Amino acid sequence: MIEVKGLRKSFGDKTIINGVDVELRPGMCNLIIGSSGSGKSVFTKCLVGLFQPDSGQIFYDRKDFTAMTTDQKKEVRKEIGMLFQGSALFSSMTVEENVVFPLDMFTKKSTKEKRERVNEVLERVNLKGANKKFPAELSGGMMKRVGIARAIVLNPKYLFVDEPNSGLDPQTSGLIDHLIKEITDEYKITTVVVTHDMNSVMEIGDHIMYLYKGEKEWEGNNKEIIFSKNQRLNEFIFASEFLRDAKDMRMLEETGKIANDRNMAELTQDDAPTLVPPPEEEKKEE
Ligand SMILES: Nc1ncnc2c1ncn2[C@@H]1O[C@H](COP(=O)(O)OP(=O)(O)OP(=O)(O)O)[C@@H](O)[C@H]1O
Repeated sequence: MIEVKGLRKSFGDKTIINGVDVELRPGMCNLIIGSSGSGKSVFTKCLVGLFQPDSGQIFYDRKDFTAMTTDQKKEVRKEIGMLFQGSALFSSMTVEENVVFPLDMFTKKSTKEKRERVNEVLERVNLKGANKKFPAELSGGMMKRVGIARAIVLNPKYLFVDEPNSGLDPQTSGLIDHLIKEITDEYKITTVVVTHDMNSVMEIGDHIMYLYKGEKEWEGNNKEIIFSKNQRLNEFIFASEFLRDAKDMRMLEETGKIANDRNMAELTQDDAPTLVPPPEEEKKEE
């Protein structure tokens, strides 16, 4: 488990993270969401030690990361896999060389053991046989998968992924989301994903924290999020027309007016206005 207490981070006189407390659930996909500039990346970078917070504590399995020496932090970092924006693959290295890199850095495995491990993770991300390709020869989705393979090659306890879907089409985004979820479940990793992609939120959001101007505004899961009464969160999530429709459908299902098979025939014209409140009415209830 990763536990964050009173985390603060400023740059100059600008406060970016303003006292965040949160527990990131073990063995689950924890999503950090929020609009651009809300502090998602800064928060995550504090968690992995790329930024030094001004105050607050970060506990990895109850051990205070913020109070650790550099060497102790290195030990924790060995247990963290990271995939930051743009995949960050070394363009002059083959897929295999990219993936073996953490093994070279952090282990004393033999060449044979390393090759076996690289093949194992490449197979896990459905890139069997892509060992000798260079990043320039890969599609965006394949590059992400290489990034994921590299992030899990050391069998991490924690996995941090920043905007896994940036630059990908919706279908490929879905595949990457599923891969992240499968890997999280299979290896019981505590995964932290930074995203503004609402499809990802709905698909893999076991636990979600919504950041607003550097503060935790809401937390919950993907079942709860579309029924939240938090106005700021609603403005953020229902910017997507699709989700507004999905919420209306769920409300109709819950009242039993339409079956789960989405048999719209059961919905009569008269039912619709009472079952689907217009957005203005919802706002008044806040
Ligand atoms: N190294 C830095 N020095 C100064 N300011 C920074 C630094 N890194 C981030 N910031 C500022 O912190 C604020 C939050 O940035 P951050 O990248 O965390 O936002 P975000 O929520 O991840 O946004 P996006 O979704 O656009 O990636 C921004 O105003 C940004 O300019």
